Amino acid sequence: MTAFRLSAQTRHRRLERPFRLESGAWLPEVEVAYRTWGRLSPTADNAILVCHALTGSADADDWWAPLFGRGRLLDPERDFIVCSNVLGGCYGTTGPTSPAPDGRPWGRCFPRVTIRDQVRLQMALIDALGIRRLQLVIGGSMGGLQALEWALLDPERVMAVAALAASGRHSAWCLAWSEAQRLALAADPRYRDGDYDPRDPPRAGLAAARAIAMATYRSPRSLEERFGRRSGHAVFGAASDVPDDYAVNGWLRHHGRSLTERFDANSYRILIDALDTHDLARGRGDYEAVLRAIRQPVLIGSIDSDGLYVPSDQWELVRLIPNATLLAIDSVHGHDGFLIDAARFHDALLEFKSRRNGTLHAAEDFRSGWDTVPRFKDRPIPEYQASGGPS
Ligand SMILES: CC(=O)SCCNC(=O)CCNC(=O)[C@H](O)C(C)(C)COP(=O)(O)OP(=O)(O)OC[C@H]1O[C@@H](n2cnc3c(N)ncnc32)[C@H](O)[C@@H]1OP(=O)(O)O
Ligand SMILES: N[C@@H](CCO)C(=O)O
Repeated sequence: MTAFRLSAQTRHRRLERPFRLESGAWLPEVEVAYRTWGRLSPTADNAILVCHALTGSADADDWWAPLFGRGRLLDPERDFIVCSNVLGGCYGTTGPTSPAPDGRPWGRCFPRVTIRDQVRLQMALIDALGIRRLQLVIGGSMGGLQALEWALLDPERVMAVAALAASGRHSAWCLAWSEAQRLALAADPRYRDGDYDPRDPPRAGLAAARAIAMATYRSPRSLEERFGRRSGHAVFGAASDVPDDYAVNGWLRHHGRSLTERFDANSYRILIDALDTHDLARGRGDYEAVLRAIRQPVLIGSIDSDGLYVPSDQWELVRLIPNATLLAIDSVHGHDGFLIDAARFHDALLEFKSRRNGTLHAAEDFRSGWDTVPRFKDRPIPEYQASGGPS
């Protein structure tokens, strides 16, 4: 049986009522695993919600360490920071590995969830914690999709949103990569459409799905610079005369194997399906009109080499959301740049947050803060409507 690790600081809260999903299905019992940093102010208005990505966890101070600390974006001395494990995942919040009403794990019977369902569960947690205002909801990748949903689902409570490496709806390109991963899972005979023995899970299928995903999370240049055509043995120092033992293959296999040690295949499938449901306009009307209705200040983070949530996804958001600002970084790391190059987003994110708090910054300071961040220097965006951001 795969062991899913939870950090010692993780706390748990059980919903008092059954939870209704967008599909109409009900989860009779729901538990949320979450972490907090700092203290909620007496006026309950200093909270920041961090939303994690696909295989992430509530340990935001681990995977986003460069954003945490005194004087930083996520400052436990000033802010009350919350991060919860996502609905459908396998790190403590209810998902396929949790007990169903019959006491056995839900497994393949766990109902499909949407990004909106995940956010509505986060909203229940934020209610339960007594938070009146969220100064900022921030996330990258799947967390970025959730952050954007927050802007629409709880406009009274959310003061500002930062979405990195995300989009307003899952593109055909993203849908295609999800399907490739589902096919990889399904090709493992152990998978049995999700009805597998938890003691003998479909490791090969999950590893193959992760390998496909990992290639989309990086960029051609990043893999070229790191591995080129070198052999795995050359990278690890030993001589190799096997011509096709490429280092990049070993790296992909490593990431596939690593995921099978920390993730459940049904959860993976549920979360990929949830990604594919992402469409800010679903059930709300015309896509452009829905984005134009977002009122909060929104920071849209973009990575020039992101081959999954491609930069044009973010340009579209900036073009349509009235109070949006683009924060674009040059990074070799592709989509995973929101993790590997998080530090490069930091100063502009801090600036954005500080402006919202109204505590800082003469105009010159504001400008110099932005100037340290590389933007789309050579690619002006038509109809760019950032308010108060770079122009
Ligand atoms: C926020 C979230 O939502 S997700 C949470 C964080 N994300 C993850 O944990 C996902 C899995 N991890 C990753 O994708 C990456 O490790 C990141 C994004 C966290 C960091 O990226 P990088 O620093 O570029 O790490 P990289 O992709 O090189 O992976 C390093 C691993 O590959 C291994 N590796 C590197 N080259 C090779 C090779 N040729 N053959 C085999 N293994 C290799 C290293 O030994 C190392 O192993 P370890 O992680 O077990 O220590
Ligand atoms: N590599 C990260 C980002 C994916 O969007 C993860 O596995 O969650």
